[in-house]
Amino acid sequence: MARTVWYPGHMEKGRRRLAELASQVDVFLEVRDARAPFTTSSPLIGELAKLKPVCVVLSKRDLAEEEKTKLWIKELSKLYPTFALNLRRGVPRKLTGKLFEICKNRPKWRELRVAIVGIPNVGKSMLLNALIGKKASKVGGMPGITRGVSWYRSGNLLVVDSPGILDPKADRETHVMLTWLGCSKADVVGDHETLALQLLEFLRSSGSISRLLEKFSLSFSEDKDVAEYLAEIGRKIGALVSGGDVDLTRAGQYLLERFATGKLGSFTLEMP
Ligand SMILES: Nc1nc2c(ncn2[C@@H]2O[C@H](COP(=O)(O)OP(=O)(O)OP(=O)(O)O)[C@@H](O)[C@H]2O)c(=O)[nH]1
Repeated sequence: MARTVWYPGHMEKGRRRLAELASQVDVFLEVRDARAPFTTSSPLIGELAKLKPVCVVLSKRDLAEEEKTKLWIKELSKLYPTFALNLRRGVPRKLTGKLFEICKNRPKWRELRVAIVGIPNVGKSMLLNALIGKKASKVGGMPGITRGVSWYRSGNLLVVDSPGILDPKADRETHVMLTWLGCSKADVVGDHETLALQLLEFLRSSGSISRLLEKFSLSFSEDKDVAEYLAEIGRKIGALVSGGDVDLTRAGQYLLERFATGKLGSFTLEMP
């Protein structure tokens, strides 16, 4: 789904619009990436939680390490009802059931109004589609309708989708991790080669680099520098420049794209 992103410079605007949304909905459904539920949390969720109940969906469960996902569910459930899902498989009835349960005091004469929030690329559109299903219709003429968002009605649900917001104050490390996950653009924090090297270094220090190297039929060795791995990956995929040297930009780009989309296996980047 094509969508505007409320980028850092528009944080104030984003904040105002979400506050406007809060007055129109019963519950916020926040989407985070199960591979990094802390780093991919919405920067405004603390503020929103003061206005309306929040329920969390950890998306991309299929791309995360299952044992760590269970720990995250346990931890986050202390704050908000939390579900970890592979959104490609849809959403379970118990998620909608939970939304109705936590909003049981809403006016009964109307539908349950849900706002989906989250940073870019975490799976908001997929969740929206899974929630409303094929029978949904786009709703126009909502009183006090918030600009830049679309409402969809399906049965007893009215769901609104909102643009992703990134935290302008987020540090470099956060942006780097968001890039690895495909939630931020590489050119915000560096070039593909550097970001790929940083990813390899991160995986080495967290002890999971071997699993990634195996995907390229490479083995881990203590005394090897990560730059050597990137070069080997470049050779394996045929990313070469004239003269036979490795095109490290292309190798980096390839690695980052495959990693973000889970094609190199399941990796969880942070613990609760
Ligand atoms: N494997 C897997 N991929 C998912 C899952 N959820 C979303 N994706 C993929 O992640 C990408 C982003 O999903 P979207 O639903 O477009 O994310 P979004 O938050 O709406 O993105 P923006 O519009 O940029 O804010 C798409 O390629 C989806 O197919 C999931 O649970 N598992």
